[in-house]
Amino acid sequence: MRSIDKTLLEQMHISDVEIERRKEILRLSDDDLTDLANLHPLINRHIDTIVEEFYARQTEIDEINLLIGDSETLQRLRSAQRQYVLDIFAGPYDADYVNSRLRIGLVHKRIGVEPKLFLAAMCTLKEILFRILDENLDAADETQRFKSILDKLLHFDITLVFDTYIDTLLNEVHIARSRMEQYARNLEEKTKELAAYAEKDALTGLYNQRGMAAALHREILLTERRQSRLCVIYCDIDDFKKINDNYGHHKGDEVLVAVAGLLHDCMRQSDICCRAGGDEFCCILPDCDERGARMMSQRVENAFTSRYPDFSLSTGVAEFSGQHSTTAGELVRAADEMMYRNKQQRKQPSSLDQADVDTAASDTNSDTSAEAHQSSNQPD
Ligand SMILES: Nc1nc2c(ncn2[C@@H]2O[C@H](COP(=O)(O)OP(=O)(O)OP(=O)(O)O)[C@@H](O)[C@H]2O)c(=O)[nH]1
Repeated sequence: MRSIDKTLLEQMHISDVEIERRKEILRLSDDDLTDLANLHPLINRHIDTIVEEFYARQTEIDEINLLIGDSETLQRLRSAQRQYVLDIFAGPYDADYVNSRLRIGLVHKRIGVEPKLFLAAMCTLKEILFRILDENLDAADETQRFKSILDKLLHFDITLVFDTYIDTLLNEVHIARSRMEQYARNLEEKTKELAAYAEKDALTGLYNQRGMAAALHREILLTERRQSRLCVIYCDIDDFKKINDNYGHHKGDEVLVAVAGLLHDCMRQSDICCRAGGDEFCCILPDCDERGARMMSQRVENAFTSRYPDFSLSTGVAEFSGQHSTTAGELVRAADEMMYRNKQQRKQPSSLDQADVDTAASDTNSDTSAEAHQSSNQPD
């Protein structure tokens, strides 16, 4: 059940037993309260004076004036106060009475009446009521007894008002804490998301160089520990620049995304596919030897050519046996160099037009060895 559907009494768990207990600890007996209710006609006769004097004194306080704000509110407050004073001398002092006192606490908290102002107001009211009793009751000891009962009842009311005050404050703290916890959870999720983004390539969704370096480092350590084998396949689309130049950058992007898809389709689920940069891709194959990796790389080359019959893709493989230590950079470099040699073979004159041969030749002359091929897309 939502708290909005409960009475204040229910929200505050104040039962009839609790009400009686509160009277008992204040030593407020049923007889006392019955006697107090007998003063109702007297108070009723003086109610206008009481309310008038009460607000005359209240409005001498700047903070109170600021809270009241305007004459209509003052009028409403006068009539509420009138009812309250009459209730004090009416009884029965039961659940309804308590619920009204709790509501007063809630309203005071809502409009921002500080406890010190509320207590001062109760003091003022008590002084006025005591004076009325002094002026209208004859026997001094009887007057004293009524004052004592009234004093206890006002304390009874004050504790109820403060209970709602405190409960409302606790609820506010609870809500603020829940919001803060939710905010912290969102922040944590966002941080995780950002960390994941930082390792992913935006175009293909594969690991980027940073993700690749971290993943490969992890796999190298695992391979050393298990004394197993690990392979890296390096892939580079042949003459990718021409795809961009001839068909547009958009087509180039489409091919890159397609390569990511077919790498994903060709590899095992445990293999890790990465975009090393530009048109270069790298797959990390845990628990795989060179023979297996060569088969996989052939499968990738075939899949690419059957998807794009006019284009080709070169691959190179490097194996780490787990016997001696290596680094992510060394392993990727070895696979890249192997890929480069394969690409050079593929680019033999028979498969290229003469203009390309000339370009390739001049490129090769200036940088003839496969070892000299240094990709900038490699982890250290
Ligand atoms: N469409 C597209 N092109 C890119 C992207 N990143 C890099 N490139 C282009 O990829 C091309 C790579 O060219 P090169 O490094 O000469 O490679 P290549 O043309 O494949 O030549 P070889 O590797 O020798 O076969 C360059 O033209 C880059 O501008 C990208 O995200 N999208």
